[in-house]
Amino acid sequence: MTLSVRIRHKQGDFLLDAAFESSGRLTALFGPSGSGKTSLINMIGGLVRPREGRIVVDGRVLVDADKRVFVPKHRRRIGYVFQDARLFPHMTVAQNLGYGRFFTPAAERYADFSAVVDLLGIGHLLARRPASLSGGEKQRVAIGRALIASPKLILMDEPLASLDDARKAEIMPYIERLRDETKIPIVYVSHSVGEVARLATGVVVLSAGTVAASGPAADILSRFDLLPEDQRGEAGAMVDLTVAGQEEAFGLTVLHAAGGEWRLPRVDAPVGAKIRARVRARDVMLSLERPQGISALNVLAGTITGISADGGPDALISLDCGGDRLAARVTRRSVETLGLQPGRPVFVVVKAVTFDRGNMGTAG
Ligand SMILES: Nc1ncnc2c1ncn2[C@@H]1O[C@H](COP(=O)(O)OP(=O)(O)OP(=O)(O)O)[C@@H](O)[C@H]1O
Repeated sequence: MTLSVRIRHKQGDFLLDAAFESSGRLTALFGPSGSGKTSLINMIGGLVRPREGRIVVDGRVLVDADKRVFVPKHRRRIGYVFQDARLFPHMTVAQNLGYGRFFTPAAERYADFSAVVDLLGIGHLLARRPASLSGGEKQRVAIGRALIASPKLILMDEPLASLDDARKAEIMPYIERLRDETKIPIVYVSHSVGEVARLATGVVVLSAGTVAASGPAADILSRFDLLPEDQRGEAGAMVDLTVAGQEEAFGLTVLHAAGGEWRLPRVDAPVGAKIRARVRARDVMLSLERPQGISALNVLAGTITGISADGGPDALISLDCGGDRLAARVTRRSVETLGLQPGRPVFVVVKAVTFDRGNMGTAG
């Protein structure tokens, strides 16, 4: 999918002046409150008509203000999922799902009801009404309703924001399946680094109505300067790993990555499965020599590719470990005493126990 957006639109005192291209399967619009994420998604969805600009999805022009093109929202074939599920309370889950299909012309319906129900694991809920569903179940039904309408694009506006961590963890695998198993591109609004790291293939960072950066998720999330101050502890990298085997006796899984072998808390996946693990920079240590007699299970040889600091006591060290990009957060004092600098070979140490389920997903 290619999504191309160029918008200039004033609403009140706020100017949205944003341009980006994305070819990822799940593009995250990421930024602090008030940066313009919802405004942008509403323009892609056709809820707001931008004064100037152009929006093109897979070669299909949805908006071209110069040429006075503005495809009305019901013709865009876009599925919406909001923070609150917005299900119809008087309808059963099956009826809510069926409603999604109602507005799609018969010839354009490609979504198969039972395939969608299976994908989201909601078969046992079909006869229930929304009031009896948990927040996580409601959101899965809302995603199903959007999907059954056979959309060409799905817009998700903070779909997990109203759920607690346990419910978020329950839904994320379904969003991953949506991303990996259907061919429908997704634009996903979030201000959570954890969510974006787990789900996004591409990220557009919005700041006060403009695009501060856009690119592959791995590039964006390893940059300190792009993350909000209260989430800098979440800065890190994503490593693509392949399951190589289980160490049953220790509850560990052995995985292969470009830069070497990893051992992580048990991942329930067969040999050969692709896993994307988020490695937070604060969980990574550096050593000039290969550490001996150390409890951490993951030690990789790498080279420093960059160092950035934001004036605080820490520095963020970018690393290349045989093709895997990682990041380590260390004190500026350590940078000085160890003589860390770009080009310097180091050993990169990651404790297995710093990984939890929320940090591991399927490779996007
Ligand atoms: N109809 C409107 N008229 C005037 N100002 C508006 C209108 N809609 C949005 N705004 C302003 O535009 C700015 C961006 O709002 P928007 O909802 O797009 O941000 P956001 O990044 O989605 O924020 P949040 O994460 O809090 O939802 C805000 O300052 C908001 O007050």
